[in-house]
Amino acid sequence: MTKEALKELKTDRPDKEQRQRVKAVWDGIAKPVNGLGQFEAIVAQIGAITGTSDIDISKRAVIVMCADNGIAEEGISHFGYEMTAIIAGEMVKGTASVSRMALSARADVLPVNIGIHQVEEIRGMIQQRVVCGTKNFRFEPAMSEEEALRAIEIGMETVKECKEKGYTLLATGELGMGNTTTSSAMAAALLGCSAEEVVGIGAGLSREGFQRKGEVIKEALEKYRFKKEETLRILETVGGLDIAGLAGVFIGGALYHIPVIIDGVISAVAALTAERLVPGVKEYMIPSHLSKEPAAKRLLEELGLHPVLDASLALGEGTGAVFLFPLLDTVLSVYEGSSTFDDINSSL
Ligand SMILES: O=C(O)c1ccc[n+]([C@@H]2O[C@H](COP(=O)([O-])O)[C@@H](O)[C@H]2O)c1
Ligand SMILES: Cc1cc2nc[nH]c2cc1C
Repeated sequence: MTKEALKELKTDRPDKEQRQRVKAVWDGIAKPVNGLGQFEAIVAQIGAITGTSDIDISKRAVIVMCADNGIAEEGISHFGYEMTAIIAGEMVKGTASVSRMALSARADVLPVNIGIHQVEEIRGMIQQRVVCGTKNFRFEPAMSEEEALRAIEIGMETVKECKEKGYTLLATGELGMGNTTTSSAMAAALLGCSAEEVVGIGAGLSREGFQRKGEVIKEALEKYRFKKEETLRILETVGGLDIAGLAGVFIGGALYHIPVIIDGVISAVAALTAERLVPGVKEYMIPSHLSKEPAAKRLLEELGLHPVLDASLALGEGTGAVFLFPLLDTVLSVYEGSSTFDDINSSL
């Protein structure tokens, strides 16, 4: 995909009439108006996106974009490249955290190798590798523009395939050592804030590691001197293939009318990237939780989205987003089977 083609992409607005229809169903149910709060609005949003008030989220999946980051060579992560390949292997075996959660939530896991460092193929993954990990942004941009655009396109294509297979609800997830550094650096650049305001401990860091991580981000912001609106340049310079792929998933959600649930900080930065690249895409996003990483709150606020869970999650892989599936199932059992005020009145 070219930069020009990306700029040309347009999204429709979700269907207002269907949103009203879902709201009318909620208001007819014998319960306090808006008693299920934000969950009622999410169901109405799903109706507006999918174009029906008969909500069916039984076929759902979490798309997990897996990639390595050259910046991991700078001691900003407690773990190295090998851990990305190991956990990706667990994901296909069904023993990673997200796999267990998805099994319990009756969701499919679609792990995409969009840029794992290990050359040897991990069987069972969707093979879409752009390169074997990005470059170290301390010295040079992480990716070329072409690589970033290709990763975005892979995300969009993955959603298109999901649409063809009948999925009606998707969640985002990712895996890749060092990706809380790429995400924090991108968040600082996109939001125009300092490294100190966005840096967190990621998958666990010593005091020295945390300090080093802050310095690496600060140094990059000084080196590359981004303007907030240079979205693609920020993505290719300090971002990652996982973030680019997820930005493509959010854009795909809007193009193919599938709601996409946002997971943690990496997904949140991808969500803001997508909205800046293709304005309007955020109407198709559903926030799930507030990651423990400090950048997450700022990113979701910038998008105007309010997460429903605040449980200090910091796992990644899409786990926080998968938590929403069973919650929505519970909410839908109320939507579908509750007594209405009409039922009650007619039995009086
Ligand atoms: O989703 C989050 O908010 C989140 C917060 C902390 C850590 N992670 C996961 O941990 C890995 C990145 O941690 P790090 O310290 O290597 O940057 C990556 O595989 C993420 O899935 C994810
Ligand atoms: C073990 C481990 C599992 C993960 N899952 C997502 N990110 C991760 C990082 C680590 C270190």
